[in-house]
Amino acid sequence: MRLKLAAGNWKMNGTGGDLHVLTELAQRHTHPACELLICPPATLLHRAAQAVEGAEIAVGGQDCHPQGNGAYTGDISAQMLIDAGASAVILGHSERRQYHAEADETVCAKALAAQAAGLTVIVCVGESLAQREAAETLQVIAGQIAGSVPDLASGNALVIAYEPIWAIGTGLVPDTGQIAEVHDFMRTRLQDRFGAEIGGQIRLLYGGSVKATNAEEIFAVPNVDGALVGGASLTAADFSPIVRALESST
Ligand SMILES: O=C[C@H](O)COP(=O)(O)O
Repeated sequence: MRLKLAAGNWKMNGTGGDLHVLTELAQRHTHPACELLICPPATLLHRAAQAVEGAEIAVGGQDCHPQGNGAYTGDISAQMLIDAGASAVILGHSERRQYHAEADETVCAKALAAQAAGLTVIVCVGESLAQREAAETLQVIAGQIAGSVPDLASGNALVIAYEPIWAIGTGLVPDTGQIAEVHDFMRTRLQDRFGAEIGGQIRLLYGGSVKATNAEEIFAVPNVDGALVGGASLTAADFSPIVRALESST
């Protein structure tokens, strides 16, 4: 059985005054089949990890460098994330791919480093609106999975988040048939590559304008094992109903 995962990506939002969101979430959610993860900005990681120590909520980074250390000004290694208290990292988010020109090869190198350090890796994939309109969605997803996901010994520490770029922060959401098509396709590709067992262990999240109002129907889609949530993860009032919807889907 795959554990469900509700992951919040705070992106470049949040300072020390927002840490109460984590403690509120930790108080509200302790479902055994549903993991909760918040990825705050790197400046908050250590304090976030301390704030949720002993609670059923994990913290993660939003990026890491492929190297363990060295002359890479401004970058953060996977080991540093672990040192700060992280247990997971988001890699290849479309905002990294777009604003930092991250190609699949870079994402793959980062994922390898993160895996070697012992982090759970959340690799993001997703098509642009132009690619969807040109009927290239599955081809784009196949290429990103092939190029960004490293070889695996186990599927438990890998998560893939399908985030159509046109749905991120826009309020637009694919219909459940479109989500099902991509998630089923990803499952098949992963099982073809890694075998039924490992490919079946990898959790598949949906991300892009997930809200309390649409969470239940998204979580009812087969092969959707949870969500990667941006804007609606910034407050407990917005994120809790999404987490509850995921808990109810187990
Ligand atoms: O990583 C999260 C996604 O980019 C989704 O963001 P959003 O929920 O604000 O649309």
